[in-house]
Amino acid sequence: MESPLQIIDQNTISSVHKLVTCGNKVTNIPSHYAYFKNPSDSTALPGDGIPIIDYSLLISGDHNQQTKTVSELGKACRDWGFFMVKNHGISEKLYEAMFEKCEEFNSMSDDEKQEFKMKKDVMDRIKFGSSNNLSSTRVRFWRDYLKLFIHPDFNSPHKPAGFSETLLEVSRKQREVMKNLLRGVSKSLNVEESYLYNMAEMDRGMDFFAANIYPPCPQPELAVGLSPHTDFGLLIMLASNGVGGLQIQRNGTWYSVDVRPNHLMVNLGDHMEILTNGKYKSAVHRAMVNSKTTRISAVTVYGPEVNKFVVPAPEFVDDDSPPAYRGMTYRDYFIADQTSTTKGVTSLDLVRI
Ligand SMILES: O=C(O)CCC(=O)C(=O)O
Ligand SMILES: [Fe+2]
Repeated sequence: MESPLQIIDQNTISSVHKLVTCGNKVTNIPSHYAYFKNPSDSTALPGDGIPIIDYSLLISGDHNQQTKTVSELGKACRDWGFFMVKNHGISEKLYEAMFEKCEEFNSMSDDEKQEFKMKKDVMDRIKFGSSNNLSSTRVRFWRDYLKLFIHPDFNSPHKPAGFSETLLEVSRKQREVMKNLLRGVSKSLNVEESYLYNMAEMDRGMDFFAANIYPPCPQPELAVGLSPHTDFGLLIMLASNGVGGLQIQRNGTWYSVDVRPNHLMVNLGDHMEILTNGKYKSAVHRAMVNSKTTRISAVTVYGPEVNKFVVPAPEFVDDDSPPAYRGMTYRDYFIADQTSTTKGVTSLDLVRI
């Protein structure tokens, strides 16, 4: 029998949340959410070899421990463009509070969320929406999102109560972790520890936050939360509500990222690849969905100051390694990434020489 959903006008569905809570039990996903033609394309190998960095050792006064951790960090950047971070000092309780607030936001009615929908363009400071799929497949993502610019100016919805305060606390703490990770990454590249942070003018850097909400999906092997992509920015930090779904690609093979209590997930972004002239690569990743539990990921993209014209840094350019990317301002790159209708897996194709 045809699912009741298939007879709902697809254009009236403004969020995946609304689709799954509309009163009819959904057993088949509407065809415009069917991403995988072959369900085995959604499988991945276990990610137990994914590197884990001990943040407490990275910032410790013990020189040997620190040097060893920097070298592990460098290896993770070279081999995976992705790593997990433990002992980062941000409490699990704070993350729990943040995910609770994200749930509360998500359960508000579409009418209540209406005021947060995109008004003008992708530079809107606060944007709530769904299915932002710009790839040529046009298949929709099984995901709703709330996207916010949180640095240098902090923007956040004024409801639900406490959302803003909780996010501000998380963002301040994570920014400190980001700075120390960038110091470590700089050292691993044999440049001065503040090199990347200063080069990208990150004191006034654009921190871009996204809460991705993936409701339970009746046919998870056919739908995708987010199709394979790389992220703009230098470092991307991700926390999840304890539900798995992130997969990382390495040498053409997909690996599932295990959920580990209070570990942050970090991937390198396109601007790390551009600045290092390809020495470190931006990691291709995707988000899978499941049939049981709502998954929420809280992602912060740390990028340069918006007007920064980003080119490969002189330290990574020489006769053997000529510039591999042309320059573009961070703002133009961000806008192209968020609006291009012809985007493939990565926006780096826009600037690759
Ligand atoms: O939800 C995830 O695990 C991935 C999210 C992501 O890749 C993104 O927001 O760019
Ligand atoms: Fe991403």
